[in-house]
Amino acid sequence: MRTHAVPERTATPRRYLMCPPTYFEVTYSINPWMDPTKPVDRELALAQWEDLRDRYLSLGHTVEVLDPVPGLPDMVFAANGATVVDGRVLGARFANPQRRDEATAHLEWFRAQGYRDVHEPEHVNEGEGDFAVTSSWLLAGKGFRSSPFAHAELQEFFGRPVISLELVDPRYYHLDTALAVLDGDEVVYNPSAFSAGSRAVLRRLFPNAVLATDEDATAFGLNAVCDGRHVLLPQGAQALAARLRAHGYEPIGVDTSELIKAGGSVKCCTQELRERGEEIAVAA
Ligand SMILES: NC(=[NH2+])NCCC[C@H](N)C(=O)O
Repeated sequence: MRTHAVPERTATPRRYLMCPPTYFEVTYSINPWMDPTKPVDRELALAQWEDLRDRYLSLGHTVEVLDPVPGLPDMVFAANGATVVDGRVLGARFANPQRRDEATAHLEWFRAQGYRDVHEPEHVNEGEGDFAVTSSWLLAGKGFRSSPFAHAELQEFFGRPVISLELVDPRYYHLDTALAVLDGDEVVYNPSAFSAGSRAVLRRLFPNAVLATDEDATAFGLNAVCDGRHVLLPQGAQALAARLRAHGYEPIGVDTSELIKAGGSVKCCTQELRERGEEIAVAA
C-alpha cells in the first residue's frame, strides 16, 4: 500500500476587497454563461454575497467594501478591477465597453485609501481575472480578455517573473475560471482550459499540482479562494472538494448560483489586497 503523509496546511490572515451586487443583473452577454433572457434574483445574489463575506470574516480575514455604482451590473466581480502585490496597485483596463468604468472606480478607491503606487495600465488586463500570484511567479492568462502586452506590463510593474498562459476554451475565458492558487507555489488547474504549450509549462512548474476536470470547472470549482488552508469554492464542485481534502486542504462550499449566471463565482467576487512580499524594490 502506498502511504504518503497529507501535509498540514496553515491559514494566514488575508485582506480582501469585495463589492456588493446591489445593481447586479444580466443585461448583456460577454461570456458564454450570460443569458440576458434568463431572470436573476438580485436579493438572492446579495444574500449569497453576504454569506461569502461573512465566511471570510468568520475565518479571521478582513473584508474591505467598494461602493457599487449604478449601471455597472458586473461590478460585484471585484477581482477584475485591479491587481495588488506588495501594496502596489496595477489598475485594470476592461476588454468590453460595458465594464470599462469599473476600472476608474477601483483606481479612485485605491487612491482614496492612500495607496501611493497606483498605476493606470496601457494595455487590456482584467485584474485578478487573468492574473494570479504564487510565491515565485505571476501567472497571466490571455486568449479571451487580457492582452499579451499586458503581461509585459505586469512583469515590468511588479518586477516579478510573469508566466504567460494561453486559454483556449471560451467557457474558461479568465484564468481564474481555469486555475486557482492554493498556497505558495501550489495550484489547482483544469488542463483542458489551456493550449498544449501552456499545459506543458504548467506541468513543468507545478509537477505536484492538484488536477481538475471539466466537470469541476463547469461547476466553477476553479474559481476558488484559498488562505493557505481553507478553500472557499462553489458548493457544486464536490469532486474537486474531495480531491482538495485529500491534499490536506479544508474545502468550504458556498452557494453562488445567482452570480454564476453572469459567469463568476467565489474568486471573481474577491480581490486580494497583498500588502507586502519580499522587499525587492522595483525602482532600485
Ligand atoms: N474574475 C472573473 N472571472 N470574473 C467574472 C466576470 C464575469 C463578467 N460577467 C464578465 O464576463 O466579465
